[in-house]
Amino acid sequence: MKGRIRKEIIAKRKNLSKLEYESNNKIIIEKIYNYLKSKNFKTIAIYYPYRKEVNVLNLMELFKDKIFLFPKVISDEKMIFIPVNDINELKKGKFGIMEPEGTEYTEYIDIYIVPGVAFDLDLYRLGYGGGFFDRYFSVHKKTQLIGVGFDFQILEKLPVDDHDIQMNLVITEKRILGG
Ligand SMILES: Nc1nc2c(c(=O)[nH]1)N(C=O)[C@@H](CNc1ccc(C(=O)N[C@@H](CCC(=O)O)C(=O)O)cc1)CN2
Ligand SMILES: Nc1ncnc2c1ncn2[C@@H]1O[C@H](COP(=O)(O)OP(=O)(O)OP(=O)(O)O)[C@@H](O)[C@H]1O
Repeated sequence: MKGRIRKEIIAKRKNLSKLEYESNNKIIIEKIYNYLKSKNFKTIAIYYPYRKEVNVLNLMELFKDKIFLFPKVISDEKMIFIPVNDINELKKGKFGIMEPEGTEYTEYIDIYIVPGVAFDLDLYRLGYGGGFFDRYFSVHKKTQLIGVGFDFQILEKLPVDDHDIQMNLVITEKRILGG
């Protein structure tokens, strides 16, 4: 079931025109910015867009005084976060995703911007099936998790397993869930 949903949504996302992709990205970045600008935080985890995920890299320009962290997959089961000052520091890693080098950030991360293949109205998330985020948050404090996706990635109800994590907020170009 999860597999079929993954395939369908990834295929749909692939079909987004460049124009739609770019204009929706812009709207989503603006919404994230508006939500975060009045918040007090020091550290924020983002990601390098993969397979037409929402591109959130511009947040680094909008929040110059914050510490940005990017995920790195270090084994079949484990993902860590590493601070990044400049996206030019990233190198192609596992799955062809751009990743940082360096050592794990071990202090609290205030906000996580979480990519997903799909989200549902109860704020559950479906990823690529690696279980990396689920496993990561089974041992790290879930501070503030903000899922991001295009509006067609929101389904009414996803099949949920015990280990699946919920977001605090999900932001699309059309809606904010959980706000
Ligand atoms: N941008 C971004 N970075 C991220 C994640 C993410 O969802 N998005 N992750 C969130 O977890 C981790 C990577 N997780 C991934 C899990 C599975 C596949 C994946 O596509 N697997 C393919 C096989 C690809 C290959 O081997 O070349 C597959 O299952 O078909 C990719 C990333 C860490 N970095
Ligand atoms: N907390 C956990 N502890 C152990 N195994 C886990 C945990 N969370 C997920 N897994 C395993 O990881 C695999 C993938 O899980 P699932 O399909 O829910 O991933 P996903 O949320 O789509 O992926 P991702 O988090 O990488 O984006 C499953 O085999 C699942 O049993």
